[in-house]
Amino acid sequence: MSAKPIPSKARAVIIGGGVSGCSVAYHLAKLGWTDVVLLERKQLTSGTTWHAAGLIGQLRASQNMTRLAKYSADLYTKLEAETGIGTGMRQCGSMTVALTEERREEIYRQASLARAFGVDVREITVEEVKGMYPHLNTADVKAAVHLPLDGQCDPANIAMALAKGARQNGATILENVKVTSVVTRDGRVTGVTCEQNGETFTIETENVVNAAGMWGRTLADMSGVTLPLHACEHFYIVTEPIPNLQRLPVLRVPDECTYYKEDAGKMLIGAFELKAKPWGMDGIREDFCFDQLPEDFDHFQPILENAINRMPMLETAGIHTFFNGPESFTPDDRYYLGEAPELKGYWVAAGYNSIGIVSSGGAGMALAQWMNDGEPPFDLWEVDIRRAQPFQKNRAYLKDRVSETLGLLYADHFPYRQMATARGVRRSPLHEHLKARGAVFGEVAGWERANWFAKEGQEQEYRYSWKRQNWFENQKEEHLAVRNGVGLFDMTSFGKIRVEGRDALAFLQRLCANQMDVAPGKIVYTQMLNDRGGIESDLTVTRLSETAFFLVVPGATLQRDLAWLRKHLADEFVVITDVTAAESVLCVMGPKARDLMQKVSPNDFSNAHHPFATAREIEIGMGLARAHRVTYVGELGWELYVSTEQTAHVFEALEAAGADVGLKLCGLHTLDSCRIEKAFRHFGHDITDEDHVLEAGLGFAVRTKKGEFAGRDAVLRKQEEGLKRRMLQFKLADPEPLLFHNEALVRDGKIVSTITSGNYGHFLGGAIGMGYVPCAGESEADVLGSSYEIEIAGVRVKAEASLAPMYDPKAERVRA
Ligand SMILES: NCCCC(=O)O
Repeated sequence: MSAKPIPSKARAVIIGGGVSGCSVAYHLAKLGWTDVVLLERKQLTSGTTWHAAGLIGQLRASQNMTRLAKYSADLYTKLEAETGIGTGMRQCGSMTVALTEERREEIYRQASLARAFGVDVREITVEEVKGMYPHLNTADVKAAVHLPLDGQCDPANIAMALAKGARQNGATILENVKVTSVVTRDGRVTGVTCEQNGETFTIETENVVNAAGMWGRTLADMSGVTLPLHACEHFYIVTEPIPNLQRLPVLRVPDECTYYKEDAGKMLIGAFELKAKPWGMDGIREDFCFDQLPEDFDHFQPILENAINRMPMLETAGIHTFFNGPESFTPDDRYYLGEAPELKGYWVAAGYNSIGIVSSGGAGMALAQWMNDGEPPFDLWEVDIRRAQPFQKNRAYLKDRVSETLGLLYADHFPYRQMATARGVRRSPLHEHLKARGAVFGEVAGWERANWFAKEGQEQEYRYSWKRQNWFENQKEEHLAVRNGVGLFDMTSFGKIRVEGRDALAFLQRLCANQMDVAPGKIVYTQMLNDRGGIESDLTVTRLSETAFFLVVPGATLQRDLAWLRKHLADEFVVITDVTAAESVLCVMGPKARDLMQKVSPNDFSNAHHPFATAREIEIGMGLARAHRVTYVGELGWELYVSTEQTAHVFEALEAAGADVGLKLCGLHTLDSCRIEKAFRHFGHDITDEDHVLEAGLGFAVRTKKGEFAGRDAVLRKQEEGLKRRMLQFKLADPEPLLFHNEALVRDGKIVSTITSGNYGHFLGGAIGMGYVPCAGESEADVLGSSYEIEIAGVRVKAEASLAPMYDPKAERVRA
């Protein structure tokens, strides 16, 4: 293959010949991109793919990740017939056992989720476990689930079959060709330079795909692209053949960090230990090819001891292979897909966190469609490269973080679980103030944010559980303070963007669905839509002057929102600036917010002088702020935008004055519970690029009469066709169970979807959530006339449903 000439031009150049690159090549070729070139520095599969375990577990954390995994399983089943290469694909099923009560809750919740996603699953008894896995010590097994359609495969052959399928459809696959640079001009990819046998070549192309696995970060860095991933050592052993070993399903014992795979009469036992060993900090050897890393028996021994206890026959089985090989891990344990925000035409498919085989089939399909159509085939935000923060490519950060993320694959996935490593990189100027007042922090996009406040004498840390956690009562007090008095939130992590210039208004009118031509000082809640009417961004826009607008977006979506704005900038006089670091945000929320503001400021906060949805510059303490009268908790309140150097002063002024009105410091958990009571949507949970703005119930923020804007046609079409699904708010009848999100939503006895957001409504008195209900051709009365239940860990709980917010449906409190 390597003797083939290197083409001078291609529609896409894929860098990396592992299963990821081969899958992208296969799917692009299938879409008719016949002049695709894949370049592999050594031999196909020689990085990570060749030593992957090849487990095909179809249930993933979300509907669309499951959709991609199911696609992979289907594809791998068919590949052999298409290409003649045996893929070793075997539908042996899989079983997960729980050794603790917490894990039982987790796997039963997962089983409910699997049912909602259409994955075949069954909770099985310990006797059934024993029946399927006679060698297993089940003495301490508390519960188990079985997924009969899961499987296993031969990873290297899957990659080879994909490569052959790609070639059959016109792609060129070249080995022993090393990419030396990606050529760019005016912010877009124009080519690739590479070396073969000491000679340099250039391939002209407008699309590059970084599928370089553990080389991906360094390769991306060469082009100024952020791709935060790092290799870790992954260990497994393979036994000698075990006489009379029957065919077995894949087994996962997450409480012992292990998986078991039977293959050709031997057992493979792999580990996702809690503290992993990052590898390759100083780069990867130039001649690395099918390399293994040195054994570390001391590291693996505790795993092996547990495995022998779990499966006593291993004691005498004899170890044939002690394997250690590098795999790529990312800071949040999710892979990367999509176009890098820094460079047009630079695509990525990398960072698979040890689930590369099951993911790559679907991910390759999704990326190929994304490249072909200019938009993803469905919501892929959780793996979108635009979620990566520029600082995350820092190697010290990555090294610390990936030592944790490897183990997270099998760790307890408790709700609200926070990362324990690599913390504190982005902090509000109030961080130490809040910490001293009991704040317990969580992390989003690198930002430390106060999630809840411990009381004097209470431990200032999380105790995780599937039931009420140790902060439940703290949240209740904060929540009720916001409803009945006044609370203060530090929301400095908001992303802040200035859009300025002669054409700023026209630009935003074109991108936003609401009316942007408002008087200076007005604040508008709006969405940016794609051509399908799906929500690309959810934001508020404040008009600061004739030519300057101030956009506020969630901290987690800032890079995505900046990328969306920049991508749609035509030949216009507009400057887009990320000003997140310039201002802190203090939110004063609750019926007594006006009393508090009046104590710290001489300005007039009455409705007449400062009505809802307006911004005013105010004096506060001895400083200045811009007070935005908006709310994400459904109360009277102001978001105070304060320059960073005055933040501590303003906080101290508010705190001192707040003593008289019972001001309470509140955390993000309370922000969330209050906003769900008010049925305010959250991007990434309730609204995504796949959710039509009208079906999401946000038609009130769309102005079709203002003229053309992105997504307008899709809105008009939907108005004519009618809604196919609607977002409803739910409250459990029983005040005891909890909702987090992803619970199965049951309508008239049938699972129809999942809960998109959940929390506890401390004012309403029960767990609350939101979710979409299919409703094509139905009236509101039909939708509300149904009976609803929510399935939590296999148990169905009655739920009240509402189209209007259950809390303050007429928004009287907001405008009080
Ligand atoms: N590479 C191992 C995959 C582990 C799992 O699917 O559970």
